[in-house]
Amino acid sequence: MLKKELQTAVEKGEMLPLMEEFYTIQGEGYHTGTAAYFVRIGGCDVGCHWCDVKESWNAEVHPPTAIDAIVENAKKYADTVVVTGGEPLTWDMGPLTQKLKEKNLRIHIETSGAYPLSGDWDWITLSPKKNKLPTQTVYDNASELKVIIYNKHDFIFAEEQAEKVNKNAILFLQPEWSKKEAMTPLIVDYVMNNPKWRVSLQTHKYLNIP
Ligand SMILES: C[S@@+](CC[C@H](N)C(=O)[O-])C[C@H]1O[C@@H](n2cnc3c(N)ncnc32)[C@H](O)[C@@H]1O
Ligand SMILES: Nc1nc2[nH]cc(C(=O)O)c2c(=O)[nH]1
Ligand code: SF4
Ligand SMILES: [Mg+2]
Repeated sequence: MLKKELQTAVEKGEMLPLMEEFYTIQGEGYHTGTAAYFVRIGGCDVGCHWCDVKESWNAEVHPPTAIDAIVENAKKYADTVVVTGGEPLTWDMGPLTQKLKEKNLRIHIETSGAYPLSGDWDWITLSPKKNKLPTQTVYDNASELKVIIYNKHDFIFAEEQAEKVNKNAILFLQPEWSKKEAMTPLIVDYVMNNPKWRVSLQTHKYLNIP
């Protein structure tokens, strides 16, 4: 395909800059411990300094991939697909989610919510970031809110975000990986004092799996 045709297909969400796909165990949040096929889409301009996949940020280095190819791979594995990134809502997720639904797959998204919601999802994990706050559509539709705790101020940010998200969203606090020794005990105390919150850990990192 010509460069311009590829660009148009990506703009329509018919091709996506694919960084990697892998079958693993969901490590975080409500669905921790369950098998899922992960699809990591490149491109993110949110710029979290502690991001654990900075290689995903530049969409240019991740080849535009036809969504049919992504769907064909995904359906060979579990019945659940987790779309992550990068920031997947950078792109139009409508066509990909429609094709995954046609194969009767359950579809989850991991998002910062920095862009308006596109696509039709069975589960939306919202992990809001201070540098680029979520759009209203994502607050309104999030299934869980997962706030990363890097320092003490992040507990205040977490409460502010809990005020904005819909009332059915399940609330999680997750330690930032490099600060986990200092922050995990604070999270444990916080959850015991404020039991509307739950603890989420990056369990895949303890299990040494992707
Ligand atoms: C890499 S992001 C990709 C999806 C989307 N851009 C987002 O931030 O939600 C996937 C999840 O990992 C979390 N995460 C990224 N780096 C982390 C770190 N160093 N420690 C803990 N969680 C981290 C994010 O907050 C998000 O919940
Ligand atoms: N096992 C595993 N679980 C995850 N949950 C969210 C992840 C992500 O990077 O979006 C992730 C990931 O990268 N691996
Ligand atoms: S929004 Fe997600 S992918 Fe983007 S920098 Fe932050 S953690 Fe990384
Ligand atoms: Mg990850």
